[in-house]
Amino acid sequence: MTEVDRASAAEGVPGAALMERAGEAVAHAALDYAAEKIVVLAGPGANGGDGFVAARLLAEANRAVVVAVLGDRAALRGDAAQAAAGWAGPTVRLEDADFARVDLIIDALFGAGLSRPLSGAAADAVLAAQACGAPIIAVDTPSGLDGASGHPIGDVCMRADVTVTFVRLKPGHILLPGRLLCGRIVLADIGAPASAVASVGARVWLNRPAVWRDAIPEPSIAGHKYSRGHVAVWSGPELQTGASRLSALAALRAGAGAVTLLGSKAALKEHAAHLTAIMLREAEDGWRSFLDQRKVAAVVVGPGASATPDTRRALEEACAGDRRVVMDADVFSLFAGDAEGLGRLIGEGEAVLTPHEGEFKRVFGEDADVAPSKLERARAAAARVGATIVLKGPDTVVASQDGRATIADNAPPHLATAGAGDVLAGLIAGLMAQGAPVFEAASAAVWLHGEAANAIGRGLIADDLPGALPNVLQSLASQ
Ligand SMILES: NC(=O)C1=CN([C@@H]2O[C@H](COP(=O)(O)OP(=O)(O)OC[C@H]3O[C@@H](n4cnc5c(N)ncnc54)[C@H](O)[C@@H]3O)[C@@H](O)[C@H]2O)[C@@H](O)CC1
Ligand SMILES: [K+]
Repeated sequence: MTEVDRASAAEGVPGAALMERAGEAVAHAALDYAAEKIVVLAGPGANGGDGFVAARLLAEANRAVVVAVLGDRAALRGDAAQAAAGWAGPTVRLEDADFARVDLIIDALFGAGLSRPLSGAAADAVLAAQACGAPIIAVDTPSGLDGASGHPIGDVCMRADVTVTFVRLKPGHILLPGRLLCGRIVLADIGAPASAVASVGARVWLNRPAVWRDAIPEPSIAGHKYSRGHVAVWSGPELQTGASRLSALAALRAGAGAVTLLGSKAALKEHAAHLTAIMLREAEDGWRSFLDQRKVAAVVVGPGASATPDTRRALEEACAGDRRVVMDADVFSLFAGDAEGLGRLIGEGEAVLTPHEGEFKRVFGEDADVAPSKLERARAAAARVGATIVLKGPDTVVASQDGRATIADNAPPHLATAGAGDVLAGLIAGLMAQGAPVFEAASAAVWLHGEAANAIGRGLIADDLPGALPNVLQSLASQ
C-alpha cells in the first residue's frame, strides 16, 4: 500500500486526496448507525489522519464527536497533520477518553504502520472501548492486527464490528483470526488509479472465479471422454476404500472424461458395490504400466492409502511419468520430516500437495509454524518442494512455487468433516486432467468445494459433495 500511495502521487493523486476519501468511507459506514455520540480514537500516523477526516465529516452531519488522540497532536506529520488541522471539534488525550454513554467508536489508532505490540494508553483504550459495549468501526484494520499475517501482533487487539479498508483487501482481512477480528469488511475505492495499483504487481488474490476461470478449459463439442482427461486414483486397502472412492467420484464430477480406481481385488469388490461410472482395475504389479498405457493425465495418491511401502511405490510410479500428481493424507506420513525427499521425488514434475495444518507440520517441521503467516508458510513450502501447496482450513491458502497465492473465504464451518479433504483432492485432479494449469486448478477446486458445501448447508457429509457439484458448476458457467 505504501507503493500504491507513492505511485498514486506520481500519477497526480496525492496522499491527502486518498486520505480524504478514506475518511469519507469511514464516515459513511458510521452513518449507518443511529449514533449520536461518537468517539474517534486517533493514532500518531495516517490511520489517525483518516480518523480526523471522519470526525470532521461526522460533525458536519450533526453527530457529537470527540477525538481522543494518542500522544501529542502537534507531533502529527504530513497528511495526518493536515487532516488534524481540519478538525476544530473537541479533542482529548487518549488516556482521558470517556466511553460512558458512547454510541459508536471509530478505531483509527493503527493500520498498516503497526510495528509493535499495543501498550500503555493505546492498549488501555482498546480494552476500555471493547468493554463499553458500543459498536466499533475499525479504520483499515482493527488496531493490534497485523494486516499481512492476520495475527494480532501482541496480546491486545481490537475486535471490530465493521472494518473499512481501502483500495484492496489485505491478507490479514481474510486469514484467521484476522477475519473474525474485522467483523463485516467494507472495501472502499478511494481513488487510487488502477495503473498505480497494478504497478505493484500483487501476486496474492482472494480466491474468486475471476482469478482462475479463464484457465479452466471448456469441454469441446468435438471432444471425447479421453480428450477430457483420464484420472487414476490409488485405492486404499480392503475396508479402507471410502476415501479413495470419494476422490474418484469428485474427479469425475469435476469433468474428467474417465476415472479409474486401482487397487487390490478385495478393495475393488468394495468399490464395485458402490460405483458404476468409475472404472476399476486390479493393480497387480504396481500401476506404472496402466498409467503409461492408458495415458493417465492426473493421479491421486494418499486418501485412505495407509503409509505403507505399497503406497510409496505407487507414489514413485506416479511421479515417474509425465502426469500431474495430487498428494494427500498418508503421503504426508510417508514423508514426515522429509520435505527434501518429497521435493526430490517431485523433481521437475507437476504436483499438488493438500495438507491440513497437522500434516503440513509433519512434513515441513514444527518450526514451519513460527513463519510470519499461513500465507508465507505455504509459499515457502511450495518453493521448497517445487509444487503447489493447498494448506487447508477455513482460510485455505493455495500457493504456487512461483509465488502466486489465493486465500479462500467461502468454506462454511460444516465443511470440516471426515472425507471432505478426499473430495478436494479428487476435484483438483479432475480439473488438472482436463488441462487446467496446476495453480488455477487447485484454486478453482478449493472454491468449488466451498460452494458445494454452501449449497448443501448444515448436515453435510462428504458423500454429498460430489453430487452437489453439478449445480455449482452450472451456475459458474452461467455467471
Ligand atoms: N494508500 C495509502 O497508503 C493510504 C493509507 N491510509 C492510511 O494510512 C495508514 C497507514 O499509515 P501509517 O503508515 O502512517 O501507519 P499507522 O497510522 O498505522 O501507524 C504508524 C505510526 O504508529 C506508530 N506505531 C506503530 N506501532 C505502534 C504501537 N504499538 N504503539 C505506539 N505507536 C505505534 C509508528 O511509529 C507510526 O508513528 C493505513 O492503515 C490507512 O489507514 C489512508 O490515509 C489512505 C491512503
Ligand atoms: K485501526
